[in-house]
Amino acid sequence: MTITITDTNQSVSNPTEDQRVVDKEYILHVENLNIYYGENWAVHNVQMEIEKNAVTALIGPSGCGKSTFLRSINRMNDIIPNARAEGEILYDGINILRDDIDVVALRKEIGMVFQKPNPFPKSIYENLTHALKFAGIRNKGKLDQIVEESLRKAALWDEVKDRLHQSALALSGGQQQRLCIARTIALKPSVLLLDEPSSALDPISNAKIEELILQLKKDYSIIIVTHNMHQASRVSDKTAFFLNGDLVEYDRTSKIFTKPSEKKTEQYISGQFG
Ligand SMILES: Nc1ncnc2c1ncn2[C@@H]1O[C@H](COP(=O)(O)OP(=O)(O)OP(=O)(O)O)[C@@H](O)[C@H]1O
Repeated sequence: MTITITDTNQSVSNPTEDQRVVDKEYILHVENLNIYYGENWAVHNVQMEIEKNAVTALIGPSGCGKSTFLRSINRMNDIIPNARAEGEILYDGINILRDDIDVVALRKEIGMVFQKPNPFPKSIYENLTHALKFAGIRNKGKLDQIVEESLRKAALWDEVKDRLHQSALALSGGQQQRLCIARTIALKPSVLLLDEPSSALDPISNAKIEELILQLKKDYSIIIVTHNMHQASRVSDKTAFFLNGDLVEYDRTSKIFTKPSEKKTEQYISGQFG
């Protein structure tokens, strides 16, 4: 899959410029990223590299800019009228903040799952095939194969294989969220952005989502926003602590939770504020 750039027909897999950094270890390089909502400076000059096939957790108190940062990675802030991002987010060597990026193609490569499960009011099967058909895949055998593969990867196949043509809305909240993950996976992304994916779920569904995240990192690079410190420490390899729009500290999760370098990080993870 490629991100076609409208003016030049340039693709992310074969970039001709901005090829400063394409390496094996990192999937994204964020440089001097600033995000504004009108006059409100929500994310301040963030510099960060996101590892491939790892889970990166974004933590911090409410309003610190975690979701704003996450949404900028697949240009979801574009739909907010007064939002503006400056700086660079390099994916495969291309700055995805450029005006000429095809954001629809980008969002297939960098998929997003939201806090509240949001399946379409259609069958389980159609939830998975809707975007695929839109992308031109019509062959029933191929669609069936992608549906099964995606549901298996999302650890949902065994629970739904006998009711693929029933409404997705009849699934439990936890199953709906795994369906949303399967729907994103069906488009064969490289990066999964998860915005508090299990905060609306019961503890058992939460545990299943966490188990799933650990399995998925073999195939995807995952960035997760979470308010749950235990969740961040259980599922992530690296953790970024945001405060008032600043990236205060970014390190191995084990270090952040045992021996953070910054006083503010220590105060936050020990529950002294936020
Ligand atoms: N759609 C929006 N329009 C205007 N300002 C916004 C919008 N979304 C967020 N903001 C502002 O941007 C700043 C960062 O908000 P953001 O939602 O990114 O924080 P957060 O850390 O994800 O918070 P939470 O944990 O509560 O979801 C806040 O000042 C917030 O008011």
